[in-house]
Amino acid sequence: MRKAGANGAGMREAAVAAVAAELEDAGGKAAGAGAAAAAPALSPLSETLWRDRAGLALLDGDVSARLAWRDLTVTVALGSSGDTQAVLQGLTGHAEPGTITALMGPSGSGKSTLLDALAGRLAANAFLSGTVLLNGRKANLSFGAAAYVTQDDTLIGTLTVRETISYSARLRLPDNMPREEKQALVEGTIVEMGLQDCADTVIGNWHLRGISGGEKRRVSIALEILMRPRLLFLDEPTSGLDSASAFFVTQTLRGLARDGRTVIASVHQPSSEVFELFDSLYLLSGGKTVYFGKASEACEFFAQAGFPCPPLRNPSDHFLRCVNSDFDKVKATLKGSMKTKFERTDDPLERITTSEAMRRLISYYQHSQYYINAQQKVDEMARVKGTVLNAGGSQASFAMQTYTLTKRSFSNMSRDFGYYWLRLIIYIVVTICIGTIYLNVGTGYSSILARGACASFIFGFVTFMSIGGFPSFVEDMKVFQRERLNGHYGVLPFVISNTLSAMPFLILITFASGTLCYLMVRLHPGFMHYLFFVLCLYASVTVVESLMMAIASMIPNFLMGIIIGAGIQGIFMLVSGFFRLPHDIPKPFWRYPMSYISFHYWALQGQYQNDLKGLMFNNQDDELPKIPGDYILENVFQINVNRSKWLDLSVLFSMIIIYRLLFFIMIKISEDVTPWVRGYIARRRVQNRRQRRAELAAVRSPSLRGYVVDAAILTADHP
Ligand SMILES: Nc1ncnc2c1ncn2[C@@H]1O[C@H](COP(=O)(O)OP(=O)(O)OP(=O)(O)O)[C@@H](O)[C@H]1O
Repeated sequence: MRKAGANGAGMREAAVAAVAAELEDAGGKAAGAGAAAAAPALSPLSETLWRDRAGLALLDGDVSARLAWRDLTVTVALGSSGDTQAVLQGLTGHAEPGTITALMGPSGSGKSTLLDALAGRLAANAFLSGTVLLNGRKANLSFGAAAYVTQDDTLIGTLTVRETISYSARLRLPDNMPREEKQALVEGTIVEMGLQDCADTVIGNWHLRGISGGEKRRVSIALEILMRPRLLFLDEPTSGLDSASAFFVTQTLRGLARDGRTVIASVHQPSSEVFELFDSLYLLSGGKTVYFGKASEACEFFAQAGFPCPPLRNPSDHFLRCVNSDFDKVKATLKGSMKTKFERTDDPLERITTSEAMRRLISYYQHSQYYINAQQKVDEMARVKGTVLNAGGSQASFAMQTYTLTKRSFSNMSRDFGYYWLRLIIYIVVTICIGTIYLNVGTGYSSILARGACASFIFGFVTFMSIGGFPSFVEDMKVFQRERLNGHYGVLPFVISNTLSAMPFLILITFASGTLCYLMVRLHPGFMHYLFFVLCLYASVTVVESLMMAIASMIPNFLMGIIIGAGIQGIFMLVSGFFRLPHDIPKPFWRYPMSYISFHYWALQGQYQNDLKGLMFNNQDDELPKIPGDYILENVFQINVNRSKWLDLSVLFSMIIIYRLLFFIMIKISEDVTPWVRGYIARRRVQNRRQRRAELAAVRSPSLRGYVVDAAILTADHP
């Protein structure tokens, strides 16, 4: 592969050949029933790339992931009442290398919660008890130790499939890995996921038609298998796909599993063909185990429990039919409305309710050999202490992550029409409107107020329009959150790259519209005055962008974010010194500190000075002496002329840094502090609720006892 890397085509062919050999190998293993499970060796491609290149050469022995969980219980705190709900109750099971385990169950049965509990991604209000062991040791899977493919395909719509995977490779593979090898790994992954035909097609967004839903799913999986993780979690990888795409995706997952990986996927309603591809089945209902064992033996289990799968019925449909208590409600509704008659059949499910069937199946499982086998296997897995697999996440340096993210973000911004290009057009249009309204404003008496109003509109409303970028920021944040949770890169490279990639566009927008405005309105002549004006506009727009990014990191809902952003800017505008003169703004709160926090205030103060200082204005009457700009600044606009306008500009630039720092801090807070606080509040509420209940019980019990004693006395007195 190293030799083939010399030219692109040869490299791709080499990658294709390597993967083909790998898949052939996997196919061969799959052919021998259970052979892969017994011998979960890595294929040559994965072995070399994962072990040597992912910096794991020091690991000795088996690098496969054996996951076991015992008595896993998850309780969630509901709302502010302190009520709790047991979402998972005492689950025990295991997943082994070389196998694919399907988590199945009706909607709300706890599949995603089990997946999250195993992957260490539970919500802050969810409390876990029991043990999760990875290779016999307590698992620590947060931030990238295991790959997790979420239900939504949060991808960058403007990039092609190949670019998406290539950027991801550069973000995570070690810097010293030769470029050709990285590219070979990318091409190999494309082949492995069957994405060759759409490799150069864009993912697609609101204005770009892109790849299909099934292909998007496969791209999401490709991104996570790039680093050859030993453990792969997938939340509903086949949801929303047609049967052919679902079969393809599951077949690919089976191939990955046969390559020595441990694959666990929650699945909704698999077709019979898809179901046959699973090695193990974990069937849940109401958070309890209905069945855990080989998928191929599930039919036998159901038959033994008294619920045989009727001929011509898809086994997975039958299992789900037996454990979905919603069928009781549906039947009751249909019977009530006389819309249907239920004929007598041999199907036991027609004779008893589904809730009863569920109860019997759960009880049968708990006394079955399947349960005993699972317990024994978990005990055995807990005894064998294997390799510590916590080497997930990025192997790339900080500089490489920052560079790659900047490049990727810049490509996205330049290709997405809605990100900056649309804004550039709107800015130019609005600037032409301003330019024509204040055209050649001059130095007449009326132009004093016109200049003030023009500056106020530019630094108030024009900068406000930057809020339009918020939906794009929210999309960026979604991609960041997915990648961050999987440990693809750090927070700082993201913040820096976001700042750097936006810079050329903001310079273009503000300099183009600023120049147009300056020339049309004929603001104070002179290059330094022009430079100050456009720099001030650039700084103000960048501050708004930074503010909106900080909001997007906390509030990822674009409607709410826009409302909050607009509210904050409205307040800042109000204290900028135009709508109410600085000395007249009420001192407590509005002047100190609000007007000083408002970037509009600094921008206006600077621009007023930049525009008026040094000019002479006509008086009301032409015979009266001209009015110097300095006098107007001090007496009309209440500006401190002794403060340099450059100081105002430097405050604005400092604000950019402060808001970017705020953006970084907010991400860190929402990552580390918010879950902790939410968890703490949820725990306190649950504790308070329990305490209240205990107190109530203590108050009630004596009266009850008293009632019993009184009744006994009465009976004795009156036999
Ligand atoms: N953090 C949480 N807070 C409150 N309730 C939760 C939380 N997590 C899960 N639940 C509840 O637990 C139950 C199981 O949810 P889960 O998402 O695991 O089910 P599921 O089987 O994956 O469902 P679906 O197939 O519809 O995605 C649901 O009733 C859900 O509302």
